[in-house]
Amino acid sequence: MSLLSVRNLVIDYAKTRALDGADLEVAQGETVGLVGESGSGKSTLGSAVGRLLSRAAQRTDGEVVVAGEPVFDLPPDRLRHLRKRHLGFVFQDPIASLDPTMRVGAQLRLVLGRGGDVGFHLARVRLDDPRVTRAYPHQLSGGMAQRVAIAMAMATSPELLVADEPTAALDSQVREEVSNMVFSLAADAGTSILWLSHDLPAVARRCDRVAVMYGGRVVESGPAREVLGRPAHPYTAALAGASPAAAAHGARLEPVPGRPPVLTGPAPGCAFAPRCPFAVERCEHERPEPVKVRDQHVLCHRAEELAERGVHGEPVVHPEVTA
Ligand SMILES: Nc1ncnc2c1ncn2[C@@H]1O[C@H](COP(=O)(O)OP(=O)(O)OP(=O)(O)O)[C@@H](O)[C@H]1O
Ligand code: NI
Repeated sequence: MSLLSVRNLVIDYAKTRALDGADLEVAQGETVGLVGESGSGKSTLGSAVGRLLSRAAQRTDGEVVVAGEPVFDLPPDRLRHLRKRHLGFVFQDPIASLDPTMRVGAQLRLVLGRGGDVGFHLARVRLDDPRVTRAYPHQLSGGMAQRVAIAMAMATSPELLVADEPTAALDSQVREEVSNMVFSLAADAGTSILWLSHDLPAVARRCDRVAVMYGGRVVESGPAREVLGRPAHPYTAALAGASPAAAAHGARLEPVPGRPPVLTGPAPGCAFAPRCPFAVERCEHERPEPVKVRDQHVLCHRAEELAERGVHGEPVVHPEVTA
């Protein structure tokens, strides 16, 4: 059974439809990268896991189940318990996620309870200087503040950590260090990770699986290396082609032409159709249902056909032929 199950989730912010029937599964102990262009719905999906959406958001349809609990139908005490014991969150801006009026040590103590060892948890994120314990959040660098936020999120060894671009605001050297820290703490605790990111090469390197979002839906998911190395959805192919790592390996740097949609209601067909080089008439007015291509789940009417000839149009060489 999945630790996290998101099924046909539809979230509206007044007139904007942020999620348009998103499906996502995260298994126990698994690390899943959630990628997609800005506005594709990553943060909305990540926040929905803990029902941490802004007040403007409304769940129009679908459900989120964490460890068997239907998140949107829980009474307040059960929801609090779920957030406190089973879930951890880290966000892009660590200073904003900490309480500006409380010293770091006091905040961590609040999470840990009476018996908790503040020093131990700070040492785990390599903040062993006692001055850090006494500091207020604004006295810390961005990297240090993010490590405090990580220590707090991981202090209860949650089953699932949702990380919404926690390294995006840090400089590149600190970024690597902080990412390493999150993945190794989670591996030690058996914590699953849902890692929201724009950084495809980093996701390919670190995550077991990847889910690609477009227009408020997960349009492709599966083993990270396979999805990004041999995409089955034309959007994934375009995105992977546009990533610098692909360029470094000799592929053409191909940004996706056109703009992503801003939906105001259900997309009548495939939201990617207007930008898709493979779109046929059906794609405009019929919503794609998930199909399985190899180990990948794909929302594309032509996925099976394209799998035969390759999304880029070149013939696919079958492994048994090359072996
Ligand atoms: N609080 C809000 N009020 C109104 N609209 C919102 C709100 N939050 C998000 N949206 C809209 O919902 C859609 C999905 O946004 P979301 O932040 O989930 O995307 P994202 O993939 O996380 O983007 P980014 O990569 O820029 O963080 C966008 O059209 C966005 O403008
Ligand atoms: Ni976001």
